[in-house]
Amino acid sequence: MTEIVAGATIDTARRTLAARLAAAGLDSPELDARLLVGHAMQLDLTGLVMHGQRQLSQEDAQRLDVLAVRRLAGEPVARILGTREFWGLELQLSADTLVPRPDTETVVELALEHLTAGGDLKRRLRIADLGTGSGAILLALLSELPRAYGVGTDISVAALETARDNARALGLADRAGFVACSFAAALQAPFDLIVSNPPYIPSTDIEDLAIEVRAHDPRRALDGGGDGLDAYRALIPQAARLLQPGGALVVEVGVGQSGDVATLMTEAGLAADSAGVRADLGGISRAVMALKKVR
Ligand SMILES: C[S@@+](CC[C@H](N)C(=O)[O-])C[C@H]1O[C@@H](n2cnc3c(N)ncnc32)[C@H](O)[C@@H]1O
Repeated sequence: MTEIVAGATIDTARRTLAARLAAAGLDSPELDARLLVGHAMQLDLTGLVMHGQRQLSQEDAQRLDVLAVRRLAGEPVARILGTREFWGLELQLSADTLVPRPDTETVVELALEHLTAGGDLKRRLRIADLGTGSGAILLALLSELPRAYGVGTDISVAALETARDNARALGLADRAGFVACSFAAALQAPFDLIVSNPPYIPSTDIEDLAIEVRAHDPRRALDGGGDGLDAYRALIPQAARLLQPGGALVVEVGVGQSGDVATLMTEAGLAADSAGVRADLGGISRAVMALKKVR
């Protein structure tokens, strides 16, 4: 049976949907099916197990079928659910925000390790997140740094609305501000830490990305210009001016970009070395850090 029908149990609906998603060649059919059935039935993963024998009503089956059709058309589960977990925080998404990726947690890790090594965790730090999107990196850092204040910038006013909502929902709004501008253009020094996951896909590569990305993430969250490095050329000199001596810039980079980005950092007068490059779980150099020199 490949149809999700009224009267089927939750367990059967989940297996049926997983089989449909697998037949369509999707990467994680079991997990996607659990999340979509849970969303349709308003149950978390534990609830799904506990109520596995509950039968679907006509409305339940129709609702789930609509979600299945969206997923089969290439819409990511996070977009369908409207939320994504990042650094253990549940973030709301909108059409104007990138879906935060697990790889981006590498930026958070590297920044926190730098602050920990400097004994800075309890200091009143000033942080900026350039191209904040849903607020993912900034809010993850503020959740770990109880005395830190942060500002997130974005060129998308709509994305900033979502970031603001996320800050409120997570109880971090009193330590987070959001500003519409191009990277750090409207910010004033000094900052102890500047982070960014800017758009870094070369323009001509975007059409080759998976449909989940090219059709559903906002183009301005992806497009890094001809060689993918346009955003770094803009934001690195800005960050170099705004950091206080000893302050750190930590950015996410795409595959093969860490060397070029480290060079841009050095050219902007920052101290970048190989110790400041961190790989993600897939072994790809994903986060690059440079420090403002202490004169
Ligand atoms: C790759 S997304 C990262 C979003 C979020 N920081 C994350 O890691 O999930 C890049 C973000 O940069 C924003 N952006 C693009 N160009 C920008 C610019 N010139 N100034 C500020 N933000 C920009 C996009 O709107 C998008 O939200």
